[in-house]
Formats: sequence, C-alpha cells, structure tokens
Amino acid sequence: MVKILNGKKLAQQLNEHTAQRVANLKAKGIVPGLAVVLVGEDPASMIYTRNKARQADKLGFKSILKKMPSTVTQDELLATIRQLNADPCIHGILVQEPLPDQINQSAVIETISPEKDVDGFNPINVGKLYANDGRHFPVACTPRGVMTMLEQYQIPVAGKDVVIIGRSRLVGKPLQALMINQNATVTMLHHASTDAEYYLKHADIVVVGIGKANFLHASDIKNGAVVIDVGINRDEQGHLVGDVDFDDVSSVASAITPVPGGVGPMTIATLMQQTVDLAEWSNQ
Ligand SMILES: NC(=O)C1=CN([C@@H]2O[C@H](COP(=O)(O)OP(=O)(O)OC[C@H]3O[C@@H](n4cnc5c(N)ncnc54)[C@H](OP(=O)(O)O)[C@@H]3O)[C@@H](O)[C@H]2O)C=CC1
Ligand SMILES: Nc1nc(=O)c2c([nH]1)NC[C@@H]1CN(c3ccc(C(=O)N[C@@H](CCC(=O)O)C(=O)O)cc3)C=[N+]21
Repeated sequence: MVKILNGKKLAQQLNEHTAQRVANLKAKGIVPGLAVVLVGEDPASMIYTRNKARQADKLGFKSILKKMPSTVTQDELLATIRQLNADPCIHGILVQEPLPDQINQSAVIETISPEKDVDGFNPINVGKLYANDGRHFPVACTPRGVMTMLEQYQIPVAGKDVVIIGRSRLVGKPLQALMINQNATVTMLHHASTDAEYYLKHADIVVVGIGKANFLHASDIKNGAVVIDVGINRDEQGHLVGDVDFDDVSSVASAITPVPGGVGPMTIATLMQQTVDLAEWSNQ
C-alpha cells in the first residue's frame, strides 16, 4: 500500500511550532516581519502571495505586500527592495517570480540583503549552501520543505539514489545541494538528458518539478520508489494537478505526495519558519 505524505497536516504542525517561536520573540519585543513584492497581475502569483500574507497574519507577523505594476522599471523595483533592506521591522523579503522581461532577475536577487533573503536565492546564501560548513543561512523554501517532509516521515536520504527532474534556481538546484549535503547520490534530469529512463528506473527517491501535468507514470519508476511531486498545474477543468500521474504512480510507489496538499503547503509553512529564523538570527 502506498503511503500518502500529507503535506497539509505537516505544514499545520510546523506552523504551530512557528507560532510558539513567534510568541517567544514577541516576549522579547520582536515581531517577525515579512515583505512580499508582487510585480504584475499573474493570477497564480496573486493567489500564492495572498496565501503567504494570510498565513503570516495568522501567525502574528508584521506582513507587507508591495504590489507593483507590470510596467515597473528596474530602478523602481530595486529602490523598493533597498527600502525594505533598510527597514528594521522587516526580516524577510521575497520577490515573487515570474518577473516581467524588462527586469533583470539576478540584479533583483543580488539587491536583496543576504540577511533578509527568505527565498535563499542570493549568491551569498547559495554559496553557503554549497559550502555546507555549519553556518546559518536561508535556503529556498520548497526544497527545504521537501527535506522536512522526508525527515518527518522518517524516509532516509543518506546513501539513496535520488533523481530530480528540473534544475531551476527555485526548486531543482537547491534541492540537489540539500540532498548531497545529506549524503544522497543525486542525478539531475532536464531537457537535454538522454538516459532519463535508465536513471529513473534506478532511483529510490524521485522528485519532479517541471510544470508538466501527469508527466511521470508508474512505468517510469522502480517498484517501491518514493515520489515527491513539486509541480503545480491546472487541468482543463481548472483543477490543480501535479507533474505526477497520481493514481497510476500510486500503484507502484511506496510513498507519494499529493497535489494539492503535498509540497505546496510545506513551501508556505517553510517560508514562515524561515522568516522566524531570520528574525532570530538578526537578534543574536
Ligand atoms: N509546490 C510548490 O511549492 C512549488 C511548485 N512549483 C512548481 O514546480 C514546477 C517547476 O517550477 P520552476 O522550477 O519554477 O520551473 P522552471 O520553468 O523554472 O524550471 C523547469 C525545469 O524543468 C525542466 N523541464 C521542463 N520540461 C522538462 C521535460 N519534459 N523533461 C525534463 N526536464 C524538463 C526544465 O529543464 P531545462 O532547464 O532544460 O529547461 C527546467 O529545469 C512548476 O509547476 C511550478 O508551478 C514551483 C515552486 C514551488
Ligand atoms: N520568489 C518566489 N518564491 C517562491 O517560493 C515561489 C515563487 N517565487 N513563484 C511561484 C512559486 C510557486 N509557489 C507555490 C507556493 C505555494 C503553493 C501552495 O500553497 N499550493 C497548495 C494549493 C494552493 C491553491 O489551492 O492554489 C497545494 O499544493 O496544496 C504552490 C506554489 C511558490 N513559488
């Protein structure tokens, strides 16, 4: 029988723990502050940013949502980020992706102060992730949430063969680093991969984050593999579906994350957790 990894429930538990930490900080006069910058009116981004702001409010954070028009100039966006960098009430800054074409994403990321980089995208934090030398640093929330899920369900990664499909800055690459740091053997698959079938068939853990509905099938994986579905897509009826054909893959996997209710809620809960991390570190 396949085990369904319940991200919604785990996220609730993580949020309860975060709420406790918020109370401890408040007793010291510190209120965690999260700023989300949303450029343009992409409908999916609007939903996610609203969810983030709502969860931050629920946990008693100070939360700011900065909405900017899709015509915003690079200078205007960077000026907003610099203001947030200088604001002592703000501990975490997240600039929602995707950004319009006139904006240089790397310039945005490099402008966010590494101490407030709650997405863990700044090259300073990416470098610390690779160095893995025991320092504190923020990590991309989705990969960190995936690692928390595996840990909570006591699914070991050390010594396991892990295949990650997708190599984005948001998902695949930071997850690769976290997995290697936990002693997994990691293979990255992307558009140019030629032997995808071979690697997938050998994997103990398969993570898919590409944005293609029902991409992964039961026949692609090894019997008993653990399958983590990061993808978020809408089907013809407008329902949320992942990158994994859930019913099909459930017949051979030993454990699987659903969409919705899997990795998504863990991403939001990890964002909250990491904002509190940043608030604690800034006051140490
Ligand atoms: N659940 C959550 O919390 C989150 C979900 N997401 C979802 O995860 C998905 C991926 O997001 P993101 O990483 O930002 O997307 P990107 O578009 O930035 O990256 C997609 C990656 O998938 C690879 N890819 C695409 N198609 C294929 C294919 N047919 N075979 C192999 N590799 C392929 C691309 O390869 P190449 O590099 O060669 O182009 C690329 O590396 C989306 O559905 C997104 O909505 C994202 C963040 C959080
Ligand atoms: N700078 C930046 N950081 C991000 O972390 C980031 C981003 N940009 N751009 C877009 C992606 C996408 N993303 C999701 C977050 C939560 C859910 C989520 O909560 N999903 C719920 C359902 C939500 C719903 O019902 O629509 C679930 O899967 O159960 C999904 C996707 C973060 N992203």
